[in-house]
Amino acid sequence: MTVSAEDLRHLDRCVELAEAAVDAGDEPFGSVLVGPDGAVLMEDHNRVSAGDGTRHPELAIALWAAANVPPADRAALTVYTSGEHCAMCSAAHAWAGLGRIVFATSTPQLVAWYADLGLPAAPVAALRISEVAPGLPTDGPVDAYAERVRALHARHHTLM
Ligand SMILES: Nc1ccnc(=O)[nH]1
Repeated sequence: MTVSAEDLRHLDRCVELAEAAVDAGDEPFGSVLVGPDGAVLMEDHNRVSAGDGTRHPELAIALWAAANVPPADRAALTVYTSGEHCAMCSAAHAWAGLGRIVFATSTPQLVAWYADLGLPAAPVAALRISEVAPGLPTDGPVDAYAERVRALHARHHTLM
């Protein structure tokens, strides 16, 4: 698929949530779950600052959908996210049976930004969604978000 004006509106919200995460001392990731009619069903941002490194918004969304949406309805739901799902969240998304993912910035971009900032690599291999869940439709990255999201990572890591 291509990225529509409605997709961009949801990605804008994801980046707003990523900004709120940094303001709260968390890492700059925000995500939104959207129904087939365009309704926002759930949104969250990263919440790892208290010491639980699994508190990614994409995992929270997959768990919420698994608990609240009938299995047959999940593939029609889209997850928007400011940064491409990690391997943990790609797996949870796929096991939960959710549908399309649209990401503003990619895992290779994140890896390059961490290297530029002199940060250690993440403890989980930087796999693409397409490697973990090859059947999922995905779109992204959207170049217009790169500088804003890169700056959020820089801000988060200089505030820490
Ligand atoms: N895509 C993501 C990577 C890392 N942390 C997150 O919360 N989300």
